[in-house]
Amino acid sequence: MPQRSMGFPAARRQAYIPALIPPLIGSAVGRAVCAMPLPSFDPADYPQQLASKVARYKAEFAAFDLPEPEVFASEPQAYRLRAEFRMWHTGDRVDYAMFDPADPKTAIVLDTFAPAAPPIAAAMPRLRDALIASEPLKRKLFQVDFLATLSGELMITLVYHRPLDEAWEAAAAGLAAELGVQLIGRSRKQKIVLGRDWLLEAFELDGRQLHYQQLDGSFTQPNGGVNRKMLGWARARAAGIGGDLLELYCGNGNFTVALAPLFGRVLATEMSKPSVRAAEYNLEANGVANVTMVRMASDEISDALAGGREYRRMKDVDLAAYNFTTLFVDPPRAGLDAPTVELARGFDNILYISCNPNTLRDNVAALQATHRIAAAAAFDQFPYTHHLECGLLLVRRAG
Ligand SMILES: C[S@@+](CC[C@H](N)C(=O)[O-])C[C@H]1O[C@@H](n2cnc3c(N)ncnc32)[C@H](O)[C@@H]1O
Repeated sequence: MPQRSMGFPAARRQAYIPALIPPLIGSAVGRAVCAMPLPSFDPADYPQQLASKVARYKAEFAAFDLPEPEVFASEPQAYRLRAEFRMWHTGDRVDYAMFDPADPKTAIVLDTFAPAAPPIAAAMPRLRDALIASEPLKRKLFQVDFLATLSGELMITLVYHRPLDEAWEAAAAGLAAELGVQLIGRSRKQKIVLGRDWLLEAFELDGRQLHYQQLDGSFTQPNGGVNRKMLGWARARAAGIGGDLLELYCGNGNFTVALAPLFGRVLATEMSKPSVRAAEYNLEANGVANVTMVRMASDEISDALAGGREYRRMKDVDLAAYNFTTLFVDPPRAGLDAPTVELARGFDNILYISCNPNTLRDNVAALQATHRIAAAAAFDQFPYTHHLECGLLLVRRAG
């Protein structure tokens, strides 16, 4: 028998976070998250949980003279723009379910999910009821993924263990219209999009209204409120530096669009083709004209800048014409590879956003002889987990 939950019942609430986090992060991003549970999900405990994460961050970086970090808290509830659930079938019912790694055979059935952003929370019961009422929609439905925006848009992906047919498509079109969402059906070698497979995010930042295309299956920041705070912090640290910016791992241009007006010219690079296309869309949508985008892996751009082999993708880029003062990096959990650390060593300013304090520490250690930490921040993207996003400004040591 599955257990039923209205969100996070006290007795078992610790279990849900580790059960949920890896699929939430892993599928779209390709990075795992430390899955150790913190003591409790209760919003009343949130300030204390965040304080202990920040204390750990400070202790782990004490050897590098970490300045007092600026701390950016999350909303304690309704902060998640992404959520993924396994679907649990009992008789005619189908329900959202999660699994406790300590008891992986017992489904924990959810009616609501407290961390979910408002568009997801509002759609969850309506979608479940619609699924229960529709044989073509619920048959062999395995998983449901939600992607939302601060602007209120919602994309729902239904993942099946069977081929999708015309009956499914007709029912899905009705469901998309009823819920007012973008709907995607996925099965082995099949992807059917009803509407768009992207959302349009929009929010205000330092007096600008920013717009971002966010693609199904590509990286997007999971905590929209904290993302805005990261963008604001990065802008504040970059203000006044001047010169040109090199950005690696730029994704859909999340930071690029925010930072570009602070620099003369920007060279932005990213490995994923769809993300590069989204970034190009986003630069245009935001009227940003001083950025050149190149699809390149970090070790390739590091090699090109070190005078290595010729890259066809760089044929229209005159590297020598740039006056780079600043490197901005937001790498995956693995942090910076060796060629990229070597590249970073040549920059006066390195703005580093990290989702993994361990690899950040290794990279800071490797740069220790040439760079000191001038500013630090802690961004709580993932409340109620041990995970902490960190921001550092590293500047070249005098002499
Ligand atoms: C943590 S995400 C950051 C994306 C973006 N800065 C944002 O805020 O949305 C890391 C990005 O690095 C890209 N990536 C991963 N490995 C890479 C590599 N070796 N070279 C270049 N980009 C890479 C991923 O595709 C992803 O878009």
